[in-house]
Parts: sequence; structure tokens; C-alpha cells
Amino acid sequence: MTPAQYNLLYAIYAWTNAVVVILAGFLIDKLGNRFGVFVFSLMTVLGSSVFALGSHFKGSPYLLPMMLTGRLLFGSGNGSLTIVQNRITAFWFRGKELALAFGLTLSFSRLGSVLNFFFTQQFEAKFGMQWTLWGGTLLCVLGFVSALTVSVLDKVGMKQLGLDGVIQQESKKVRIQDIQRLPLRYWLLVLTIMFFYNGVFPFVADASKFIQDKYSGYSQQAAAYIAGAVYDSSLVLSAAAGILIDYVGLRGVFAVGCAALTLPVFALLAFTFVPPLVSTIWLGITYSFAAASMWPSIPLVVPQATLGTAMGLATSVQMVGVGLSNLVVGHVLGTKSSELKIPLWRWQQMMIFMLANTVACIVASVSLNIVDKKQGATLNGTRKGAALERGDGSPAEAAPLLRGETGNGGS
Ligand SMILES: C[C@H](NC(=O)[C@@H](N)CCCCN)C(=O)O
Repeated sequence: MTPAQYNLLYAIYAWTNAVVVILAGFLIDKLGNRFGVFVFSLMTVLGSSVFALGSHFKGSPYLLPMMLTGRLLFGSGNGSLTIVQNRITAFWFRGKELALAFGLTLSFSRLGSVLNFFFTQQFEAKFGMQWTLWGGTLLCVLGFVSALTVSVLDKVGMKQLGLDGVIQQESKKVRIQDIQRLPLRYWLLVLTIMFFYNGVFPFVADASKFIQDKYSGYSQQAAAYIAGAVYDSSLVLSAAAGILIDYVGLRGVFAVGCAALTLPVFALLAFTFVPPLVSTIWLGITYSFAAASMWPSIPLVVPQATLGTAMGLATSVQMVGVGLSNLVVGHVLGTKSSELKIPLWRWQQMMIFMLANTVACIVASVSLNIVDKKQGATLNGTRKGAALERGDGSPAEAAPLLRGETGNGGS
């Protein structure tokens, strides 16, 4: 397989994901969590099976089409599964430990990446590529079984609360035009998320090469470990960040703070020779707090009935932003061969582009705070403060469970 074909396998995952998540979010709102959990986890199993099967056609013209089809199915299923996962989490943890629940999901997803990083290569060396790919399929089957278990728990819980019928009634009313009714705070959150991730994901993708090109004395493996520190920190910190944010609230303030504290990361990388591990750990910290404050804010400003659509749209905008950012970075770095050393001035331009995205993130998140303040400070309310005000100790987030329940949040 040529490098272009190999990269195409990644590109098809990212771009189908960006398109499919909008439709998937809408379908989940319309047809329910159980439909989404079943269909999308089944798609990941099918996708990974087709991909693994494709590897048996090495040297034949079927190899690439089969692998691309596998990635397409897997990408569509996996991205959509994240939406239904967020929707279920938001339903069960709204007004409680929402940020902790999101943080834990993020930690587990990072644990998957870290385990993959440490073990897949060794597994492949011992058992060969085909068994490794079928091993991946087996993991997707385990995911499918877990998804079915969640589905059953969700159904039982809904029945116990007597909400099953109500939610189904609300789902029937969901229309694609509801996108127009998503509030300004939602769109500002989407921009905040997009600009933040425009800096993080493309940087991590290229960080290992950057470290080898700019700093002396780093082997390929050492550079990869240092780049991986961004995700390692998030594996360790995401749950703690969630607990803190659940306790103090101030999600909008955290969003601005994380963006502002990310500026020195890219500045250090662009203009100094401070060891890169300082920057990658630092970025890991701001990234963990940003993810634990930004994503769980979405369920607080949109009704549960349209949450799937809202999450799908946010993910799609994020993926398109990151995809474009990758293209700009590729253009700025300007080389097709991973062997050649890229001149430092090009890396500096890339970091300046990351800085520009971070500044845009600060502008979007400051605007978010201004609008949130005018609309009742749902995002910045502190849990303790709100409980004291009501004198009942009940959850702070007056979140709209169903459409039209609150004036500001739902419209
Ligand atoms: C929580 C957040 N999730 C995402 O950004 C997803 N839309 C895409 C994840 C792709 C990971 N390679 C995150 O991971 O920070």
C-alpha cells in the first residue's frame, strides 16, 4: 500500500464521520437511544470485519476497496456511537456528576489509545497482521455486547422512572428544522470547541515529527512518547477535571481559562527550546479541563429531545474544522515525504496557526460567557450557590429535559 492509499484510510474515516454524525444525531433523537446503540455498534463490528477480511486480499485489486469500505462503515458507526453515548450520559447524569461522567468516558477512550500504542505492535510482531486485525474485530464485538447491556439498563431505568412513553412522544415531534431553534449559546460553544480542537488534534498528529526535527537527541520512539504525553495526561486527569467542574460549575470560565493557558504552549514550541515534554504535559492539562467543561455544557443549553442532533452537529463542525486545519498544516509544512527534515521556519508558521486558532477560541468563549451571563448563567452557575439559593440542595443545572420546558435553554 502506498502512503497516499494509507492516508486515504484515515481520511475516509474522518470525512464520513463528519457527514454521518449529523444524520445519526437526528435519527437517535427520532428513533431513540436503543436504536442508535444497536445499529451503530453493529456497524463498527461489520466495518472492522470487512477491514480485517480485506487484509486477506493482499496483492489483489480488492485490498483497497475492501479496506476503504471497512473504514467507511467503522467510521460511520464509531462516530455515531459517540453521539448516542453522550446522549445517554447526559440523560442519566444531568444535574448530577455530568462532567465526571464525560471525563470518565474520555479517560476510557484515551486508555484505549494508550493500550493500542503499547500493545498492538507487539501483538502484530507475534501473531501477524491478519490476526491483529481480527483481534480488533473481537474488541468491537465486546463493544457491541456492552452496548446491548447499556441499552437494557437504559430501558429498565426509563421504565422505573415512568419516562419511556413521554420520551417517545417527544421523539416523534423532533424535526430537522429544530436546528434553527438551537440557541446562540450552543453555537458559541460549537465555535469554542472547534477552535480549541483545531489546535490540539493537528498538533498531536504532527508532534512526534516536530520534536525530532526541532530538538536534538530524540529518537523516533522517544519523540512519540513525548507527543503521547498530551493524551496520557488526559487519561489521568479527565475524571478529576470532571469532579472539580461538577463541584464549582464555572464551565464558561474554565473554557476561557483553558484557551488562554494554551497560548503559552504553542508560544514555547514556536519561539523557544524549552524541552517539549513541558509543553505536551501542559497541553494535556488544558485539554483535559477544556474537554470536561466544553462538551458537557452542550446538554445544559439544549433540550434532551434534540440533544442527539445538537451533539451530532457539534461533532461535525469540530471534525470539519480539524480536517481543514490538517489541510492548512499540511500546506504550511509543505512536504509529502515523512523522511525529509522540515525547516524550522515552517514549523514556526504551523505553531503561529495554532496560536491563531487559540486566540479565536478565546474570542468565542468570552462571547459565550457574555451571552450566558445575560441568559441566567446556566453554564457559570456554581452548584453550591444554586443549591443555597433554592435552599433545597437539588441539582444546580436547571436543564431542559424535554423541549420547551425552559424559556432560555430550549429556544
Ligand atoms: C471528547 C472529544 N471527542 C471528540 O473530539 C470526538 N468528536 C472525536 C474523537 C476522535 C479521537 N481521535 C475528545 O476526544 O477530546
